[in-house]
Amino acid sequence: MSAPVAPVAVALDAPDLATAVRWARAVGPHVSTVKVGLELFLRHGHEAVTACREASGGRAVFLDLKLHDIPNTVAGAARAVAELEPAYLTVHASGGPAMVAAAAGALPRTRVVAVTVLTSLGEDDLARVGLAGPALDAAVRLAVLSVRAGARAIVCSPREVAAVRAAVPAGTTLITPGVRPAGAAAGDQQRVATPEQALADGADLLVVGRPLTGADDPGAAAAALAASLAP
Ligand SMILES: O=c1ccn([C@@H]2O[C@H](COP(=O)(O)O)[C@@H](O)[C@H]2O)c(=O)[nH]1
Repeated sequence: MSAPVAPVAVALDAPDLATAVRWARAVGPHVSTVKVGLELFLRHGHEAVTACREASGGRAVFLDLKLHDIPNTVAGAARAVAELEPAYLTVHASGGPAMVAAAAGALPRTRVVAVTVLTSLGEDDLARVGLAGPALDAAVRLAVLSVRAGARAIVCSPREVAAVRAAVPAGTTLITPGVRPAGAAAGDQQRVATPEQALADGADLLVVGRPLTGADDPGAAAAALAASLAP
């Protein structure tokens, strides 16, 4: 029987490409997706995507650039990464429906993912930046607006995923960072839950970074996570 592959995007937040490639090679057999974020992309550009995809054995690439600008600029940025054919590209939902629509229009072959409320923010932080109401309300509101504008996937915390699931059309991919296996350090994440809870509440894809990449053996850690989540 083949080893289970978990619905997990491993955040390859490495300071250099060699480390990211080593992680991608180790976790690739056990997860569906590898995530290239700002740190890696700003240092290594398009090569970060092609190298990590190849090292992972051709897994889906989640390009987490969290674009946030006027619609024309975001459309241009999306076109600039189109040749990489990422499975997912993130934009900030708070950029507004026109901005989300511009990204979706520019990248028809990619799932444009709207990031609702960063999982590192607690309720106090939200009040401080003037976002009224609980994170849950804001996440649902931003998710609905974004899907109407053309986003085919949503990032929210696992604490909000059940409410977002109930509010968006079937077929919308729900992605949750802020996932921490029991006992793992939360670090800078505030709105967290376990992988089991996130999946039970309706997440399609879990984003997990440091609990895997910070392990002595990221490959073994990813295999253990995949085994623990296998039906
Ligand atoms: O709300 C968000 C959106 C994106 N992220 C990204 O996910 C990973 C999480 O990494 P961990 O090491 O598991 O904390 C990271 O790349 C973030 O940029 C997020 O955490 N929250």
